[in-house]
Amino acid sequence: MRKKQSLLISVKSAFGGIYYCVTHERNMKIHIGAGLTVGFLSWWLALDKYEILILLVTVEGVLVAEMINTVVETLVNMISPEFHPLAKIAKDVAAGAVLITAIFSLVVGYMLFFSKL
Ligand SMILES: Nc1ncnc2c1ncn2[C@@H]1O[C@H](COP(=O)(O)OP(=O)(O)OP(=O)(O)O)[C@@H](O)[C@H]1O
Repeated sequence: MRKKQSLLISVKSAFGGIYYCVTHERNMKIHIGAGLTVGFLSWWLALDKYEILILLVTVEGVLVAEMINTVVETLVNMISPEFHPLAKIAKDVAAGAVLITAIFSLVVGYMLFFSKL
């Protein structure tokens, strides 16, 4: 069994995982771009603390869903590089999870920003 790594190495590996997603996943770049735009709009429209809190949780949900989607895609590609109906279900469900968070984030954005623009 491998020796347990130090906390510092674990945190470094975790940042490496985030860096991988940001540099390799097109959708992650889109989500981050949308998150930065939302951050700018929040500052520009002077949203209150609770509105910003809702936006932070929403953006975080989309980013985490995208990262879990990347985990599923990577594992499926490793385990089942050839077409398999179960591999398709795994990838489609993971992509569906991201889609749900993206749709809800649009609703949240609409509710918070529309009346102020
Ligand atoms: N091994 C496989 N077996 C069956 N279907 C697959 C397999 N790999 C991919 N697919 C199908 O192709 C679709 C796209 O898969 P792909 O791995 O290209 O994801 P992707 O386009 O990179 O996704 P994303 O845009 O989220 O990064 C999947 O949603 C799934 O329906």
